[in-house]
Amino acid sequence: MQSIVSSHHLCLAPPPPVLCQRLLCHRVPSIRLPSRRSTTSLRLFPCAAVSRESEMAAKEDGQDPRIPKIASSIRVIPDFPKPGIMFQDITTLLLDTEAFKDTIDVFVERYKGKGISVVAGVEARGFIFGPPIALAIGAKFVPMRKPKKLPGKVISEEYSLEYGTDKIEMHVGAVEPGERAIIIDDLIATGGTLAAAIRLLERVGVKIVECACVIELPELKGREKLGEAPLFILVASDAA
Ligand SMILES: O=P(O)(O)OC[C@H]1O[C@H](OP(=O)(O)OP(=O)(O)O)[C@H](O)[C@@H]1O
Ligand SMILES: Nc1ncnc2[nH]cnc12
Repeated sequence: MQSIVSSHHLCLAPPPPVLCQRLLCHRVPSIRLPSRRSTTSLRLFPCAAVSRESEMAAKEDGQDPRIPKIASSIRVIPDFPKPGIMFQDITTLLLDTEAFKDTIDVFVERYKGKGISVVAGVEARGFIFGPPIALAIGAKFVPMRKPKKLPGKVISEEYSLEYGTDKIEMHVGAVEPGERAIIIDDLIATGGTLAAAIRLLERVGVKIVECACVIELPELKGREKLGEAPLFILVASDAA
């Protein structure tokens, strides 16, 4: 059984059999959610359901009860891809059909009917969450790709990562000036990737309505790099 550790002591269940990270849920920062942590990247955990009590606690706090389940479906792999990095692995979320659907639904409910014509997804993991959201809200999906992947004429922006540097590119003509976009990725760490995506779209006159990620690592203060673009996240993790 998973446990939720709440500052309101709404639910204190026995600790799970694996080490836990602390996850802080969006909109109710006082609730801390443990998630899975593994010492090997080869072992895939099945996604356990959150306990009934945990779901009730989330409801009493006015929080979307889907969020704790989404949080608990994310695995953390220490020291990947290099020592010191606590890697937030969303592949376990993808194995959990309910958590995956709920993740997409939460975003769709937020953005449907908001006049958004562009969903920009950042390679690679933004390509998992972006397309179903784009289809559901009736927007086009624009891939923001790693260098030398797009065959047409591109514009590009460089950025730095929590573990290295990189560049993203977008096809010229994929978007029109005046269009309204959301930018989707799985995670914001230092914010360098999303900041580069914002710069790319703004260079061609697109309005960034919001950036949306499943996970934020708040300790890395990535949202401070986003300028005036708002950030919407489902889960905040202090395992940076
Ligand atoms: O906020 P930042 O510090 O910029 O980091 C966040 C980015 O890092 C990860 O992608 P990564 O560059 O590892 O590429 P991948 O999805 O291709 O593995 C993640 O999916 C985000 O895109
Ligand atoms: N800690 C982390 N986990 C997963 N993806 C990341 N991208 C940058 N930092 C990351």
